[in-house]
Amino acid sequence: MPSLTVPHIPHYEPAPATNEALDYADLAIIDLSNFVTPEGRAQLVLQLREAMTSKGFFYVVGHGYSKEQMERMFDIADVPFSQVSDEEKEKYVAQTKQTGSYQGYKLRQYWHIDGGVRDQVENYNIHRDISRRAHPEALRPLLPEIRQLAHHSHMNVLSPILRLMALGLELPEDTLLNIHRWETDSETYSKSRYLPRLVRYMKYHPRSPEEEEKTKNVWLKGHTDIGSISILYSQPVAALQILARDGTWKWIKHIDNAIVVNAGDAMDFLSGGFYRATIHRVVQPPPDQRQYTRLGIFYFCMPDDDVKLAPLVASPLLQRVGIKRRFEKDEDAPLVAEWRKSRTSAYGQSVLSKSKEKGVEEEVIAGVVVKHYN
Ligand SMILES: O=C(O)CCC(=O)C(=O)O
Ligand SMILES: [Fe+2]
Repeated sequence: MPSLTVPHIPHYEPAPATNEALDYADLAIIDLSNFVTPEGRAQLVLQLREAMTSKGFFYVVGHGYSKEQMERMFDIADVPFSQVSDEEKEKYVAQTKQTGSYQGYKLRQYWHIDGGVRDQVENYNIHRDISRRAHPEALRPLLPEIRQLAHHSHMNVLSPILRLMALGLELPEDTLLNIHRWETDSETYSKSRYLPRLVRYMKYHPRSPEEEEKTKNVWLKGHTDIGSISILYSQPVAALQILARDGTWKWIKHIDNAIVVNAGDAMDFLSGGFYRATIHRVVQPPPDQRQYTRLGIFYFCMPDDDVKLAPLVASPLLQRVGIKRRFEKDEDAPLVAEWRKSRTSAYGQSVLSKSKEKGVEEEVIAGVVVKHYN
């Protein structure tokens, strides 16, 4: 870091933990500090493979950030929402529908949830190359620290996970890493080439009783993430649920300084359905946390734009267990760029049609049926 003193910003006081007895998902805790030894790594490969094929979500600890660093990251995460005027926010709204890019703000009420009710969630998305776009004034002095968060997420969380997942498929360790580059060979080249990785700050605001009733307490409908790996810094307000294999929704429990990780559609496609994209949703928090805002920090990753989303057929493991193809012929599989643009611009905008499955709505994007679960 260039300077030893960091800019002063207001402290974001997180909500206290909930005392409600919720039906929590029992997820594996992957301790990345064990990654450094060969024995530790071999153990993690098996642990992660089991976690990914059973629950599809897991926790990461031992990633190298201290409690104080995490607190500072959450203070920074609140700045685009609490320290920027509505007028200035408007200037930095993402042109998602037009360009398929999320960069900038998604303001409240942009997505349709249900029964005419729109969302109460603000997002601010920053490309991992923070210099790609201008940012609101209050964020500018914080950009070195935001870049550091992206770099930490990429190098200390995403990279070891991708190594473990490739090993889990019995492929060379760097197979997945090579298609998730932090930088291309030269930074000049990468400027003209989009590497789809985003830091997202997300702030959910409490809703009115009418909004809760009309949407049956759903804040963000059940979905799978579109990318390969989603990294979510754990925060105390319970609201995230995953759809267990037995068809019930289980809550994600907060663990201090942990990271919650899951695979999305791109990983599902690449791994021939072996690392499944698990359906999850966000609902109204339990009564003792309802009056609080819910602030999230994410690092959303996709493979590089020129990667074809066809199964990694060289995997001996996939050859043994069988490959589930989402596209009939591998040559018909979309490139990441096509998949990303069509999924991103459509999200929350289209009128969905009812699926044959109960409680499911669907739409067709880039040749794939995309489902939305209520
Ligand atoms: O807010 C959360 O905990 C999850 C949000 C989410 O699933 C998403 O943004 O894709
Ligand atoms: Fe998600």
